[in-house]
Order: sequence, then structure tokens, then C-alpha cells
Amino acid sequence: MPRITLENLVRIDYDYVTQRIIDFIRSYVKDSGATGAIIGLSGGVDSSVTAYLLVKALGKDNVIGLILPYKTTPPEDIRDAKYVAENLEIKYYYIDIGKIRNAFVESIPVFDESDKIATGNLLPRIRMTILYYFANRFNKVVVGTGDKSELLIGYFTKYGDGGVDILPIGDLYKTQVRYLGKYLGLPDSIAFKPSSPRLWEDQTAEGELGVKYEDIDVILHALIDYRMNTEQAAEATGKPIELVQTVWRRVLNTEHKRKMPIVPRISMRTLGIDWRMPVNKTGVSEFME
Ligand SMILES: Nc1ncnc2c1ncn2[C@@H]1O[C@H](COP(=O)(O)OP(=O)(O)OC[C@H]2O[C@@H]([n+]3cccc(C(=O)O)c3)[C@H](O)[C@@H]2O)[C@@H](O)[C@H]1O
Ligand SMILES: Nc1ncnc2c1ncn2[C@@H]1O[C@H](COP(=O)(O)OP(=O)(O)OP(=O)(O)O)[C@@H](O)[C@H]1O
Ligand SMILES: [Mg+2]
Repeated sequence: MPRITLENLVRIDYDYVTQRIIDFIRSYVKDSGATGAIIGLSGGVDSSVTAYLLVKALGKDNVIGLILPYKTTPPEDIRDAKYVAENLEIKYYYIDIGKIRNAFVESIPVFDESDKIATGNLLPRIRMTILYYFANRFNKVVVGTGDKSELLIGYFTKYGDGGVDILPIGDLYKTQVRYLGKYLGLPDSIAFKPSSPRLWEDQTAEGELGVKYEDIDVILHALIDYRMNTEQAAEATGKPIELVQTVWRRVLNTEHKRKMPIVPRISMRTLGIDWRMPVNKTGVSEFME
């Protein structure tokens, strides 16, 4: 049984990884017929790394950043998001989403502030709408920032930050994204900033999940990349079986977030039977007469 450590995970060739992602972005945007990319800049590691990669792939004139704060966004995030945009010399817009969010709140009869998830999820869904406005308006693609850890455990808002066209860092675990950030020249204050969706005050990802990303990553590495079962993963990583099961349960329970909406199979082709109505002598279905 291999011993699986975080060391394994972060010791990858970041030069190669960067080139693969750049090639992917370039060819996707070219084939889509778009003129470039739109990205939401939060000041967090995922959007910062993705923005650096976009500029390397497409050039600074073809990337637009949107800084979309709400009052739960701390000032240091806004400062870091601006730093990224200015350092990369990309065009960016700053749009406070407070008024839009409040219009939703005032218009929804059953609105309940105490429901943190339903209330918090409004923010990424509003951001998604604004990102797509810009994409339509300027013929660009919306670039998502989800990493492999978040995607696998479903730690994102369905059709919010999950509603995007491409996910350039979606095959890299959070810890790998941090080291890629360092490799790309991001300051440590961004590359190693504790992750948070900032959906409510003082929210942190690890606080809400109850598991550290370091543990999540090493466990996912065993379960997904080595295709181990939970007992094997616990042994190979040295993590408690309960923790491994918690992570695995998250993967299973969020499968729906990684798929297109399910369509029931009722057509002739998918059912494999002829479902046509009987036709009359003139060859017309009776109900159409
Ligand atoms: N089996 C199933 N098949 C199909 N659809 C299913 C389903 N189960 C739930 N659903 C649907 O999914 C909905 C629940 O999913 P969703 O609306 O996303 O809500 P949910 O997963 O409960 O909440 C989003 C989570 O992601 C976190 N988040 C959000 C944004 C960014 C980040 C970040 O890392 O920065 C993290 C946030 O803190 C929260 O924990 C249900 O209301 C239902 O509509
Ligand atoms: N205030 C914001 N302004 C613009 N975009 C935002 C804002 N907050 C979140 N987003 C978008 O939603 C994405 C998902 O948020 P998330 O918090 O997962 O990513 P992050 O902040 O880049 O990194 P981390 O997950 O480590 O916090 C961001 O990467 C960004 O594209
Ligand atoms: Mg964040």
C-alpha cells in the first residue's frame, strides 16, 4: 500500500501544469469564437491564480475582471482583487452588489435572513448573472475558478459560482493551486490566504466544512486518483476513517452539482420502442386531425 502524503500532491511540475492550462484556455477561447474572458476577482487564491493564467494565455487586453463586493466582503479582499487586476494591467469594473441583493430580499415574500445558505447563495448567483451580462455584451466566455477539491466535495453554489463556461484549475487540488500561485508570483498573503466564500460575516471554508483542506486534499487524492476505498484511503493517508467517510459522503451527495440536469428517458430513441400514435388512412396522426 503506497503512503499518501500532501508532499506527493504538491510536488508536481508547475511549469508543465501552467503550460497545459494555458494551451487549454487558448484553444477553448479560440474555438468558441469569443474574443476573450470575463472573471470575477474576489482577492482569493482561486480567482487570482486563474486570472494570472488567463493573462498568460490570452494577453491582458482580452481579459476583463469584475470586482463584485457585498458588505460581507472584507476590505483586504477588495484590496487584493484590485492588486491582481492592476498588477496584471487588465481592465476591471468595481460593482457593489448590495442594491441588487437587497432588491431580491425585498421582492421575495418568504425571505428569511436566518437561513444562511439560502440567503448567502444569492450572492454568487447575482455575480453569475452580472458575469454573463458582460460575456454577452463583449463576446467573451465566463471563466470559473473552482478547484478540484471544491468541485469534488461540491463546495460551491449550484448555478452561482458553479455557473461558468470553463474551469481552468478544476483538475488541481486547493493545495496545488496555492503552490501554483506562488510559482506564478502571487504574494503569500493571497496564495496562502485562508479560503472563504464570504457569504456571511466571519465565514471560513474550513470552519463550515469542519475539515482542513490539507486533509480533504490528501484524502481525495487517495479516493479519486488512487481509486482506493475508504478503508484503504484511511490506511494510506493515516487519517481517521470517520474523516475519510465524511469526505467521501460529500463527494457522493453532491454528484448532482457536477452533472447536467437529469432528463427522463421517454423518447422513442432512448426507450427503444415505437411510441407513435396510430395514423389514419391519409397518414396523419388522429389527434392532429
Ligand atoms: N440529489 C439532487 N439532485 C438534483 N438537485 C439537487 C439534489 N440535491 C440538492 N439539489 C439542489 O441543489 C440545491 C443545493 O445546492 P446549492 O444551492 O448549491 O446549496 P448548498 O450546497 O447547500 O450551499 C452551497 C455551499 O457551497 C458553499 N460555497 C458557495 C459559494 C462559494 C464557495 C466557495 O468555496 O467560495 C462555497 C457555501 O458556503 C455552501 O456551503 C438544492 O436546493 C436543490 O435545488
Ligand atoms: N467579491 C467578489 N467579487 C468578484 N468575484 C467574486 C467575489 N467573491 C467571489 N467571487 C467569485 O466567485 C469565485 C468563487 O469564490 P471562492 O471563494 O471559491 O474563490 P476564491 O476566493 O478565488 O478562492 P478561495 O476558495 O480560496 O476563497 C471567486 O473565485 C470569484 O471568481
Ligand atoms: Mg474566496
